[in-house]
Amino acid sequence: MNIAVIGTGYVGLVTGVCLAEIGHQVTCIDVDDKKISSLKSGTSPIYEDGLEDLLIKNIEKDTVRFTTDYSYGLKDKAVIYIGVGTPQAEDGSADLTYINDVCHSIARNLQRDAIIVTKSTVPVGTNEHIKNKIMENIDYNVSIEIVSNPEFLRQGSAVYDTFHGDRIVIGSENDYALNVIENVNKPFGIPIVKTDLRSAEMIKYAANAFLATKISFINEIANLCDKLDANVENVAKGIGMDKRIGNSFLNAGIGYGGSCFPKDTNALVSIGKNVDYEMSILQSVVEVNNRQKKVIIDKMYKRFGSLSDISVALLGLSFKPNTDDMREAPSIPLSKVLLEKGANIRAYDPVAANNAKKILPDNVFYADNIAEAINKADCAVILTDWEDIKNYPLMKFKEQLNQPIIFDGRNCFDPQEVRKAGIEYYSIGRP
Ligand SMILES: NC(=O)c1ccc[n+]([C@@H]2O[C@H](COP(=O)([O-])OP(=O)(O)OC[C@H]3O[C@@H](n4cnc5c(N)ncnc54)[C@H](O)[C@@H]3O)[C@@H](O)[C@H]2O)c1
Ligand SMILES: O=c1ccn([C@@H]2O[C@H](COP(=O)(O)OP(=O)(O)O[C@H]3O[C@H](CO)[C@@H](O)[C@H](O)[C@H]3O)[C@@H](O)[C@H]2O)c(=O)[nH]1
Repeated sequence: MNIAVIGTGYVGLVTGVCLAEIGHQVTCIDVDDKKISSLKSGTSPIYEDGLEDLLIKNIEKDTVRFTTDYSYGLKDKAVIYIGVGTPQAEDGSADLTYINDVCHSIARNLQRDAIIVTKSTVPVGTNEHIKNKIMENIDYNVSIEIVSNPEFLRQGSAVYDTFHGDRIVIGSENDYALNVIENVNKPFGIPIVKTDLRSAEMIKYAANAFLATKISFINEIANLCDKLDANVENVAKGIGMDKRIGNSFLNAGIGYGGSCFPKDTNALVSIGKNVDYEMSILQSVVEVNNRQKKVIIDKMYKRFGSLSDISVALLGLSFKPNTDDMREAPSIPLSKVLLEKGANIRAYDPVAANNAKKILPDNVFYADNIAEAINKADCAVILTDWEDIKNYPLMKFKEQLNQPIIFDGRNCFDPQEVRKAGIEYYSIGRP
């Protein structure tokens, strides 16, 4: 099928390349010139395992193309995916500016009947708004149908998730459109849930809100474990074996970050407010997560008394491992507080350092490797559970740190082993 994908970020690019891989003819459209020229030359602007290989393979087969030109991109396309960003507005709601821009561009350039498929995460009712917005700006006689197809991929394993997801959700009020999009997705071999438009939109927010709730819940239990000398890992194992609870998303730490959970939880609270409904649980989830980012600082204060002139090796800057994405990464507020309190920062990240340089304060020193970061630092603070950080030999931490102290915001090590290696160790919710 001839498909256009609008937006070549984490979602749009992965969607476009994977749809090409399963046999569709895809043209990806973006307004960012730089991204499009990089993509045309087979270079992925984002770090995602396996993505660049699939990109090059499909460019060579001419099954995926890239353009900034909407009229070329939409030409002869029966299906048009929207994957542009829906960031958080100042009041916490989802900002639909990019979606509205896309509606205008589609209306100006659409030349045939088409099915519009929204991958972007959008508040309930937005797909109806998209349809109206396109139709009210369109000049000639074409008809469109709308399908909501929320995306559930995780950054860092986006390609894997696209081929091995638990379900594909498609919602529409039009059976013909639902069937077309079901067929487009069939080659992925993933169970397809067909539903109505508004429920599909709600499924996305409810899924992210539920996962964020699990994280904030286990973080509260971890904080309590800290006060009562219980071990949150043992607790998570004990409760997770109950199939009704499940053992995933129960890793305690310094809280969730990223491009989705923070903004989507706030957006759902805002969606509730708009219809006079207070999302009490979710408000607490957000509050607990904001508080959780300070837990490591509290532990550092308790240990050092003052952070003035302390040299801190900050290990891991991205919001999670296997991505270069810095959006809502806990390293952002943490580095600000550390510098405000007079500490020096020696930062290391295997992939996200270049992106971090654009966001973190100027006076952060960036090390090329872990050894350089911890060399002569007064403590190491682990913020992202990258494999190379988890596998760094404890003896080297002991030898290379000025003072052998680790504050572990991701519970990467076994406390007993670390202490056996002669290192003072503070983690989250574990004695
Ligand atoms: N990142 C994720 O893991 C993820 C997962 C599931 C769902 N989502 C949702 O998917 C959507 C996209 O997220 P993302 O992380 O891929 O965003 P992103 O910021 O990485 O990418 C958005 C892209 O859209 C482009 N764009 C903006 N305006 C445009 C326009 N008018 N025409 C064409 N292109 C335009 C931008 O240049 C950018 O390349 C959001 O709604 C997000 O909530 C994201
Ligand atoms: O037990 C856990 C699991 C995750 N996290 C943190 O939670 C955040 C999000 O992690 P993850 O869900 O793995 O990454 P994302 O790429 O943000 O993916 C989420 O957000 C996407 C965007 O909506 C959805 O598509 C995915 O299904 C959903 O998992 C990260 O900061 C993790 O460190 C924890 O603290 N503890």
